[in-house]
Amino acid sequence: MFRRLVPRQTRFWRPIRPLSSTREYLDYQLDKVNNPIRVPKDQLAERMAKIPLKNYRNFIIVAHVDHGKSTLSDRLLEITGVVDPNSQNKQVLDKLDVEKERGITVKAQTVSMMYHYKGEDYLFHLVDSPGHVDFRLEVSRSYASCQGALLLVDASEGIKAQTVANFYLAYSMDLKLLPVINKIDLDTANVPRAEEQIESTFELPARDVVHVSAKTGLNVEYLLPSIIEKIDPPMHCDSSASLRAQIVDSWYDPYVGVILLVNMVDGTIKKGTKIESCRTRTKYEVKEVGIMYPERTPMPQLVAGQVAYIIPGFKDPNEAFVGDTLILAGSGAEPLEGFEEPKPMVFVGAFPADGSDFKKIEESLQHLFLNDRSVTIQRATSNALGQGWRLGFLGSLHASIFKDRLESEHGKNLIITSPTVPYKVHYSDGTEKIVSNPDEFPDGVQKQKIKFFSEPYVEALMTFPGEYTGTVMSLCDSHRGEQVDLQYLSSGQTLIKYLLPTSQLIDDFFGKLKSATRGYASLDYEDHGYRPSDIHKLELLVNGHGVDALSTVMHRSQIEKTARKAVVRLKEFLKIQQFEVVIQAKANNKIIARETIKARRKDVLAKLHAADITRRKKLLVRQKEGKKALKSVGQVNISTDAYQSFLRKD
Ligand SMILES: Nc1nc2c(ncn2[C@@H]2O[C@H](COP(=O)(O)OP(=O)(O)OP(=O)(O)O)[C@@H](O)[C@H]2O)c(=O)[nH]1
Repeated sequence: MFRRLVPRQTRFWRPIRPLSSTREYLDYQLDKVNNPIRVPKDQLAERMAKIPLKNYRNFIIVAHVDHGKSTLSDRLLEITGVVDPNSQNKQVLDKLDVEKERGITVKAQTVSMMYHYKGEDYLFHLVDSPGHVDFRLEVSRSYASCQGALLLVDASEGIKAQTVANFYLAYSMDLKLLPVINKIDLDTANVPRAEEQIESTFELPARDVVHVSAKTGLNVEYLLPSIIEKIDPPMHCDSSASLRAQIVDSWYDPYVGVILLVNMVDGTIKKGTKIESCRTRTKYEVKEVGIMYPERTPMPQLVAGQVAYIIPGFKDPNEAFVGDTLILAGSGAEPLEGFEEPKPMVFVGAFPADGSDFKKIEESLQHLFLNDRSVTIQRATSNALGQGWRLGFLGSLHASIFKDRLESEHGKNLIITSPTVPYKVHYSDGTEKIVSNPDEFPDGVQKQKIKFFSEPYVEALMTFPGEYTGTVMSLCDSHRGEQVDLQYLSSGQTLIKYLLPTSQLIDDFFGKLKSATRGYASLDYEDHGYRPSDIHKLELLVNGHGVDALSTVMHRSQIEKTARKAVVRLKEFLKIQQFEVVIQAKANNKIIARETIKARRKDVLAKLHAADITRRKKLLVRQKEGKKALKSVGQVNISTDAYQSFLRKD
C-alpha cells in the first residue's frame, strides 16, 4: 500500500527537512489525503481572516537569470491551487508583454498563496524577482517585505555571477536562505557539483539543499514544508498598533486609477479607512483592499504581516511614491525607513517624431514610470528634434526594455537617441558638474576653465569555463579594462574581476562576452565611482550645422574609428536630397571625417502615365505627407526614419 503512495518519480526523492525520514514523508502523504493542501477559493476570505501572524511566510525567489524562478513560481501556484495546472497560462507572474516576449522577469511580482499543512492554514507571500543585475534595486526593495529567500541554482550550470551577487544581497538583509537545486531532470544536470559549490561558496550545508525540477514539478511540493520550518514569520509586525503600510510597488489601471502594493507593517486597513501619505501629507479614503491571487482579489481587510494591494482612489501617478509610508489620517505615526533612491547609469533622449504627440507620449511615460520607479524622467529640448525627455536607467538592459515598452506603444512615433553614461566635468575652481546629455558636454572654448573630465567605472565580476580565460582577458583589455582579480575555481571555472568604464559596459559588453565564451559566461557588476579620463565630444554636422541629437561622448582612442563609421552611416540613411549635402564629424574643433551626398531630385511622377489624374494626385499628397515627417537641420531635411535607422544598433 505504501508503494502506491510514493510516486515513481520519487526515485529522485531524498530526505528533505522537515521530511527527514521515510516515516515523516509517509505521514505527510497520508495527512495530504485527509487534509487537502489546497484551500477552496470560496473559503479564501473566511479562512485567511483566521490565520495567525505566526503562520505567515513572506519569501522571495532569487537566482541567476534563467535558472527557473518564474517556472518554479508557476508550480508553487499550481500546487496551492492559485492557478489551474491544466491552464495554458505559463509564467503567470511574468505579466508585462516584454517579459513574455523576452522570457525574462523585469518587475518583481507578488502573489499570495494559502496552504494547509499538519492541520493548520498558512498564508504565503511569494515574490518572483528579476535575475538581471540591472534590476538589483527592484530586488532589494522586494527583500524589505520578506524574511526568507529560496536561492535557486541550475543543476547543469551551477553557481553563476548573479547567484553570488543575489546571495550576498539577501545575506546582508538578514534573510533566511533555503538552497534549491533546479532542473534535475536535465541530462546535463550535475547535482553533486552544484551541491559542492553551494556548500563551499555560501557555507550552506548540502543536506539542506532541496532538489527539484520546476519544469516537471518533481519534488516541488516538498519545498512548502521546508519554507514553513525554515523561514520565520514576520513577527516584528503588529496588527494592534496604529497603521503603517509601506508602498512597495505601484501600477496604473484605466478603470480604478493608481493601485498600490503595500507591505503591512502595523495595523489593519479596509475599504473606507482614511489614510495619509507621510511624504505628501495628502489624505485619501481607501476604495478597495485585497490580495494578488494571482490577479487582484478583494478582501474585507488587510492586517499587519501581509503584502497586498490597496486602491487609494486617485488617478495621478505623480502622487504615488514607492517607499512612502501610509498611516491612519491624522494619527501622526512615525514613517518607516524609505528605500534607496535609484541611481541612473544610462541615459537616452526620447523625442516625438511629430511634436503634436508630446502630451500623449508624456502621459504614457508617466504611466510606465508609475510601474517602474527606477526610471528618471526630465524634460529636454533638442535643436534638431524639438521638445522631448531625457530618461535615466539603471543599466542598458533596463534601458532597452523600457524602450521596447515605449516603442510597442508608440512605434514609429518616437526617436530615441544613443545611450550615454553620466560624465563628470571638474572645473579649475574646484566645482564639478555631471553631464548626462552629450550635447551639453563642453567643447572648444568652453574647455578653458576645465581641469579634467572623469567617467564612471564598474567593478565587473565574470565567471566562465577556464578555456576562455585568454579570450575574455583580451576582450576586457580592448575595452579599456583593468584587471583586479583572477581565480581558478575548483569547478574548472575562472572568476575574474575587472574595472571597466561604464560606457564600455553599456555598449553591449555582455553580448560580446557571451559570444566570446559561446554563451557560457556570466556577468555581474557594481558601481566603482569615477576615474579621470581623456574623453571628448564627437559631433555630427550636416552642411555645417551640428545635429545635437546625434552627439556622443567617448574616449580619445575611439574617436577616429567612430567618426569614420558615423559619417558613412549617416550618408547611407540620408540618401536622397535635393541639393549637395556635406556630412562631417567633429571633435576638439577638428573635422575628423567627411562624406558628401550629391544632389538628386526625386520625381515621384516619373513613371506615371500623363492622363492618370487621380493616381497623380494621390502620389503628390503622399509626398506632401512624407515631408511632414521630416525634421529640418539647416537647409537639410532629415526624416524620422533616417534618425531611427542611424540610432539603431547594427
Ligand atoms: N529542463 C528544465 N528546464 C527548466 C526548468 N525550470 C525552468 N526551465 C526552463 O528554463 C528557462 C528559464 O526559466 P524561467 O523560469 O523563465 O527562468 P527565470 O529565472 O525566471 O528567468 P529570469 O526571470 O529571466 O531571471 C525556461 O525555458 C524554462 O522552461 C527545469 O526544472 N527543467
